[in-house]
Amino acid sequence: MTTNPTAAFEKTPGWLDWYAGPSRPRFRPPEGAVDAHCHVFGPGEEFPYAPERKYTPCDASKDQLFALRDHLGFTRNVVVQATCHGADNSAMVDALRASGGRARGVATVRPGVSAAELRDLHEAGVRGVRFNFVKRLVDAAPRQDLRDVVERIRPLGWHVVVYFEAGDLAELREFLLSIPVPLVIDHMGRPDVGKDPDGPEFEAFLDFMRARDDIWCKVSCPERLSVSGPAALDGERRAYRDVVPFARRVVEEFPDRVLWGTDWPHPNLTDHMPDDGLLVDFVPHIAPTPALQQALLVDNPVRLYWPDADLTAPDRP
Ligand SMILES: O=C(O)c1cc(C(=O)O)oc(=O)c1
Repeated sequence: MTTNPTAAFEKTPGWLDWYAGPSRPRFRPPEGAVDAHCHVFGPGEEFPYAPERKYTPCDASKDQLFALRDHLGFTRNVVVQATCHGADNSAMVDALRASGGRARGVATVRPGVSAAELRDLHEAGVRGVRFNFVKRLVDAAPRQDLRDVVERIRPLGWHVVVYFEAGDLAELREFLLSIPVPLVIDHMGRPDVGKDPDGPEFEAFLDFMRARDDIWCKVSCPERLSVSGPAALDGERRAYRDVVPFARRVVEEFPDRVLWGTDWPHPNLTDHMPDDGLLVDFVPHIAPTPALQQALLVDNPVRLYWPDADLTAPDRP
């Protein structure tokens, strides 16, 4: 019997494909800008999705990611391992290796990962691991397993990217603060933007950020967080207004610890799929001055992901 590998991966019902033909942003990112949160999916035929995955995406290849990077006026990417690939980092690593030094990565690894495996990942451009606490995406990992991973990555100078929802912060806070390497929080810790940006829930998040000076925050994913929109579609250049006060609070209080990314190809959106060009036009609303934009899009991600690179040399990307 012959098998058709493409048919083996049928998208999760309701899954929206990434937006084809995005507009060109009106906001021009500063020279050397980094899209610090994006993914590659497969292609499934070449890089099969993990058996333990909670969703099956559409394919989104490295070449399509690099084309988007160029179209949006960005220079570099940080490719974050998506849960649909489990701890098989090959699609992400393949993207890093093909990027000519213009992409760094964040991996998912299992406890017991060997020093040799970690060295290979480092050599490919990986600089962190991701711990995911979002229950719809992964089964919970024992804390001891996560501590084991931290001890193994620590000598490499890596950080831990964490994805959790606002309601889980109180329970996670102590554990996260005990992790002895820098932390990077995905998507602002997923605040409920129907609540007050000056209210106790978001204050608890800001207070968590204040607890250490090596906790970073991605002010990303307004399309996921927004309740009232309007969506980044149909030329809307003032999209997701309800998310703006939350992101601005973070950018203004922690200007040297914030990162921004498209989150392309936007896993698990079922409501609408944003036009990535219009999503870039969200940036000046949350980082209104050129100095804040330079920090958010260039200086901060370069400090975290390319700390030793001489990015001014003409032969370097
Ligand atoms: O909210 C999500 O569904 C989501 C999923 C993933 C992933 O599956 O890795 O990554 C993200 O950054 C966001």
